[in-house]
Amino acid sequence: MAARVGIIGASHVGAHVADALLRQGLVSELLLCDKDVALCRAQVNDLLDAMAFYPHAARVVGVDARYEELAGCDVVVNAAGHVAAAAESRDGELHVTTDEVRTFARRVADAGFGGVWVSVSNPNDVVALAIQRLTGTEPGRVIGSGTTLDSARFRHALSSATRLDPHSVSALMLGEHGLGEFALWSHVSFGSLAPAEVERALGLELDRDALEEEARRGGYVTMSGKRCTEYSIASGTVEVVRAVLNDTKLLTPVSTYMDGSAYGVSGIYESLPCVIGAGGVERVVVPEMSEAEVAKWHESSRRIADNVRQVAWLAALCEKIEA
Ligand SMILES: NC(=O)c1ccc[n+]([C@@H]2O[C@H](COP(=O)([O-])OP(=O)(O)OC[C@H]3O[C@@H](n4cnc5c(N)ncnc54)[C@H](O)[C@@H]3O)[C@@H](O)[C@H]2O)c1
Repeated sequence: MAARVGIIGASHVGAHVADALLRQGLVSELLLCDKDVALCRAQVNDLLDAMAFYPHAARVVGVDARYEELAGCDVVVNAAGHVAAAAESRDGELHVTTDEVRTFARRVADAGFGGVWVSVSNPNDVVALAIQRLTGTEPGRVIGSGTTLDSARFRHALSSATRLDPHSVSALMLGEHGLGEFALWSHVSFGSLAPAEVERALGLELDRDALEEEARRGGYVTMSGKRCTEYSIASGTVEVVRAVLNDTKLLTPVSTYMDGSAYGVSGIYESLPCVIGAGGVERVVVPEMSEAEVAKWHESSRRIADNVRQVAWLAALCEKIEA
């Protein structure tokens, strides 16, 4: 195990990703990068103080804003942003996070980075697209964390409603990582059983619209109390990073480049179930959606495309967008 991971943005999300990677013993070297040099150094020191409690000792280095030093990493996680601007909506960070990406993406790529980007910053689909367009990286090697987390939130909502272990709930949120996301109710199952069977057995009726909304708004519930989200997103991100480092072929929804095969959408990033391995997104699985779900998918795609068009320099770098 000699995995090197770089993290850009060492605040709530970046630091929790770092901690989760070390706690799971997934890395031998971790490079933390933040333009707030004092914060970067403080996070490095705190993690090194914790090293005796992690399963393996790892090298943790602060590289401040020397982005070129990330070139030798297997994975670079982008958690750079300004979360306060996303308090009302993830779109609040649209110009901030895309501008920040311009300060480092090419520098990392030009220094020879040949690994996989996992981008967490919001609006997630737009930022992942920006990294891909700026660096010219093969699209599968730029992954947006997308609706991995929202799907976990949906499982949380379904688990609370049924009192079943979230591990027995299989449920996906797809589309935009934002208010356009939607629940793929046609594919929800509980231990391989259909919702109707579980409703009958447990003597309850699931309020489908309310549960979908709970998953969609879950992030804002957390944000309203602590002004950030960190444990859940770090857990979801590390699941994706682990799939890349260990080539696990994890099937989970992430934001990936649309090439027209998903109901005609192309030229943007959006979340669908993907197989993730050493090559990043190695396969996209387009689910058979109901008519209503396809309509939500297109609505979601239009929202992402509208955001992309608001960032003029990014729109100019894009191929034709069909949404
Ligand atoms: N995808 C998701 O599900 C999800 C969940 C939670 C947070 N987020 C997003 O992740 C990002 C980080 O969240 P946070 O709570 O840690 O935010 P934060 O505002 O607390 O921290 C962002 C950090 O990024 C640093 N930064 C900004 N631009 C930089 C640059 N060019 N180079 C180096 N460092 C830079 C800042 O100095 C700051 O320390 C935000 O965009 C947030 O919206 C996404």
